[in-house]
Amino acid sequence: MIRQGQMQVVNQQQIATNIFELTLIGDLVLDMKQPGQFVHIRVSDQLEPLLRRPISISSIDKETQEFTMIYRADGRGTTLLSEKKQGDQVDVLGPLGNGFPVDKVEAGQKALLVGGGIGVPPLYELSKRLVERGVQPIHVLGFQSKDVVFYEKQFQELGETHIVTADGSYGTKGFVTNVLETLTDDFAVYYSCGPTPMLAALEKMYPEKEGYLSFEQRMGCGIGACFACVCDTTEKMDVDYVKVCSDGPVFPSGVVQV
Ligand SMILES: Cc1cc2nc3c(=O)[nH]c(=O)nc-3n(C[C@H](O)[C@H](O)[C@H](O)COP(=O)(O)OP(=O)(O)OC[C@H]3O[C@@H](n4cnc5c(N)ncnc54)[C@H](O)[C@@H]3O)c2cc1C
Ligand code: FES
Repeated sequence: MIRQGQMQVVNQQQIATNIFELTLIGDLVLDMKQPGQFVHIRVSDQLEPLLRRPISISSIDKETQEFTMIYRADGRGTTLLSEKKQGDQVDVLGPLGNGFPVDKVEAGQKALLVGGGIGVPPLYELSKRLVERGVQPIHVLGFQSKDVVFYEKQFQELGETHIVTADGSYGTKGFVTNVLETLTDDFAVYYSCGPTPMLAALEKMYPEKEGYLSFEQRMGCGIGACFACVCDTTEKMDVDYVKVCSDGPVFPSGVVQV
């Protein structure tokens, strides 16, 4: 069920350059189901900025009714969000969208998880859920540079983890594909979230594999009413377009034009 409600800031901390980890508490957490779902956040009590900002759910704790997001404070909205302090209220709409299906891979099998930049956060809850099911995750995480790398240790605790930086300041130099070329493809399913060119490269690299891709399209309403997030589909779909907010943000590989 989608709900709108006030949630309280439990903790906010900077974990890398301009990257913040924000934990909120409230009973809306009880409705969060799939990894890869997102929330739509009002970053200010003022009229401006009017539009909410979509941020992925990075981890969920139903017992404490807390969830965590990781975001880059880049533009006006996310910078305002980064100024929230412990005890502040945040207006949250969610959980939104359809996330990653974890039941596509069986216990004992491997799953490949590929993230790029601010596409990495939803993969953390996904990886935790896969490990709970007895699946072996392999993480390949790409960042611009060493100063914006986050959650390396947390992912390592869950499974094999490769870090890539575009400038070579940490881990392997280049793009996630540079690491993927060196790995065997004995995984059952791949899951990915990040920039569209990265998603396109994965589809090209693994045409025969089952894959699930999460798209970070610009959004307005977040609930399927405004058409701001529409993407064209391929001939594999019997509709011409999908709305990323309500039909996605996760789609099987090959159905959205990349
Ligand atoms: C489903 C989904 C999940 C996301 N998860 C995360 C996450 O976990 N962590 C994170 O850091 N970012 C995430 N993003 C991207 C994040 O929403 C944008 O970076 C953010 O909205 C930018 O807002 P701003 O105020 O900083 O920038 P501004 O430039 O001030 O934003 C102006 C407008 O553009 C939109 N916008 C700008 N950049 C993006 C973008 N890349 N994607 C979508 N809308 C954009 C904003 O929503 C706003 O309406 C996600 C986006 C989507 C669609
Ligand atoms: S953001 Fe309004 S329809 Fe998707």
